[in-house]
Amino acid sequence: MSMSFSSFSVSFSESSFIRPASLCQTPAKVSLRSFPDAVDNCHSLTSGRLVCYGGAGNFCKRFYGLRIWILESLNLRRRNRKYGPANEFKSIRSQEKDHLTNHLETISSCEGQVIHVQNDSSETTRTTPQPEENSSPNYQHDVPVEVVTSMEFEAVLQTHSSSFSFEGSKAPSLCIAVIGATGELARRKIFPALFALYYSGFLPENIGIFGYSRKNLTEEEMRSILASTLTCRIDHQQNCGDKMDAFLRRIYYLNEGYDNRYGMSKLNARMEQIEGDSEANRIFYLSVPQEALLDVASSLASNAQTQKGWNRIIIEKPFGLDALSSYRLTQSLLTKFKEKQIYRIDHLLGRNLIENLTVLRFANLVFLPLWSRTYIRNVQVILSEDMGVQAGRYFDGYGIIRDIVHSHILQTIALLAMEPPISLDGEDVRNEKVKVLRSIRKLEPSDITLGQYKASSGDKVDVCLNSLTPTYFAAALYIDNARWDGVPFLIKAGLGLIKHRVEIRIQFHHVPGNLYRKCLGHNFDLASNELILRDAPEEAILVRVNNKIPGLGLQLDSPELNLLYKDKYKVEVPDSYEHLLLDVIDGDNHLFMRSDELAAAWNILAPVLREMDKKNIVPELYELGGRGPVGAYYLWAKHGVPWPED
Ligand SMILES: NC(=O)C1=CN([C@@H]2O[C@H](COP(=O)(O)OP(=O)(O)OC[C@H]3O[C@@H](n4cnc5c(N)ncnc54)[C@H](OP(=O)(O)O)[C@@H]3O)[C@@H](O)[C@H]2O)C=CC1
Ligand SMILES: O=C1O[C@H](COP(=O)(O)O)[C@@H](O)[C@H](O)[C@H]1O
Repeated sequence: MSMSFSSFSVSFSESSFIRPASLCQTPAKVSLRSFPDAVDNCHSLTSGRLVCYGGAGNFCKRFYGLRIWILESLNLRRRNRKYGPANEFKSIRSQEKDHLTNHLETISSCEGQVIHVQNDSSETTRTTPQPEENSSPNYQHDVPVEVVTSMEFEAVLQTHSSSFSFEGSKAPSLCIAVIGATGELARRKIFPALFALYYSGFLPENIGIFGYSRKNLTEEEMRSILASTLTCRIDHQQNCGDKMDAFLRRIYYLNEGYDNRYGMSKLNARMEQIEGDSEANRIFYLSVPQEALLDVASSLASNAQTQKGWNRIIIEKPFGLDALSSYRLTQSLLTKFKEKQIYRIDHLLGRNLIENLTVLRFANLVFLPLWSRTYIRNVQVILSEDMGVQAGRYFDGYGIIRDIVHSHILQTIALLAMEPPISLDGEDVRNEKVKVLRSIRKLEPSDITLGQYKASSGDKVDVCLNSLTPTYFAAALYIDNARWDGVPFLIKAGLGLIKHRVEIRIQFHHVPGNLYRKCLGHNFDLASNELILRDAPEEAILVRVNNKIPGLGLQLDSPELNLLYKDKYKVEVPDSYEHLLLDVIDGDNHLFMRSDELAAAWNILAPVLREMDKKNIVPELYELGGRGPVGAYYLWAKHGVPWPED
């Protein structure tokens, strides 16, 4: 079969296609060149859909944000004196970052050697494939990443901190294109998040927001569809209607049929009209089905990137379906874009809890020295959705491992377990995360439990759900490095369970030779200290401590010290899409997986996915609204961990 860069998806039956499961048994590195295009580029979903890629058809307002914040503070003081309100400032902050990186280009030094660090404008077009990237046999080590170090940053601050201003120059325009604008995700999450950012002044006044898809709608029709999805948050009530109207007026719609190349040229022309002669930056949010991703990415790379500023693309999970398909997808993207242009979004990583995890670790002396196998007995990462959640069409083909475990859970573990990064810079953080991911032992099928929910009658409750799609996954992971040797990291991710609970539990060892052992009652196990970082049902930080019960005698219990966010902070927490979109605008990529992180995460899950495909493993059924498969309780017990109460 001859292949072009475009991609396609077809339904197929088991009998008419060979499932490519056997491919997964070969390490990606070795097998890449040995399979015919069709097999290389296609992958079956548990839904029976064949997806073919390529040839087949705030640590302080976030890590990087800190740097920008310092610059902002320096400039803000000057600008306020000169130009007035801070609002004006917000719209140009990403350009300031670009000025910073421009400066870095010329002054970076490394052990006395002058090196060239590419600036952000190098995020612009690269339409010609780079041979060295294409020929790399093991891209985990060869991904081109431009790193700006903290030393360099400090040098810049000292030398150039007074020179980033826009006196006399026009602020750059920003165009954001949502490709797949009529889709569920775009309507439900992306446009509302963009509006919330617009409301708060995080988008420049001259923003251009473009919806793009194949549906034949007029601009007015698109605006009225979006108008029905926009709401103002409780703290965004003032002038809400006016702001909404103004926002909707900044929305443009293009539908260019099935020829994305032509469509992207049209998009480019429309963007140029909005941008005028100012500097221009562009974000392309690819909210399209996975099988359309490469065609859209390729078309826009060649036809819609600006030469007058940076271009960034956001792609949605899942990022491939296993190590091999993900490798192929990444390689194709890297022939069109530089690594630093690509933002792989997983909105669950935009939660406050995730950002706070590293703040707690690195900004508190009470935790910092305890963060290792010496004091920590086990870690539990729990994401359970209750009965309100239906897997639905999107989830169907992917299942919980590809949807939630591969990115969200493994990224959470990486942030929790990484060594302190040398700075708050996105690349420094990613460098540490990838080390953790590469140190995690490959998961063995004996260390996992798979489940799928069912109605109490045993009937199917979700018509979209294939019988092999797991909606529940529990596992015990080990990180084979000096800090974490022997500490079990237990994962529990499931849908349709009794309780909505998203939390990280860090359980400490018993106090050696505890003098009060006898006063702690029967369950000595439950009396070890525990740190609980909770996102749902209510955001909170809890620390379980042993404490004397008031009264005569000496009896202890283990209550929780409780920082309940809703009591302490009277603010509405922004949606995670808002957080992450702002990160993309800022160029802060620490919460977005780099290609080498992506590959390392797939490697951990590869043996399990392979086994599931090869043996068509049927997940253990559990009752909708129940506690999940009993297998998970055995797994916890096997690794010596008491199960937290549901
Ligand atoms: N929905 C969700 O909750 C989540 C979704 N995702 C990911 O987000 C992406 C979008 O999901 P979702 O919104 O649910 O999908 P939908 O199927 O609802 O929407 C897809 C959108 O893409 C457009 N589209 C389809 N094919 C093409 C093409 N070849 N060229 C241009 N546009 C195209 C469609 O419009 P038209 O047919 O008119 O072209 C539609 O606007 C997917 O990659 C999914 O994996 C990730 C996490 C959660
Ligand atoms: O990405 C996903 O997230 C949702 C949960 O997100 P929320 O913002 O609605 O809490 C999850 O239900 C879905 O399966 C998954 O794809």
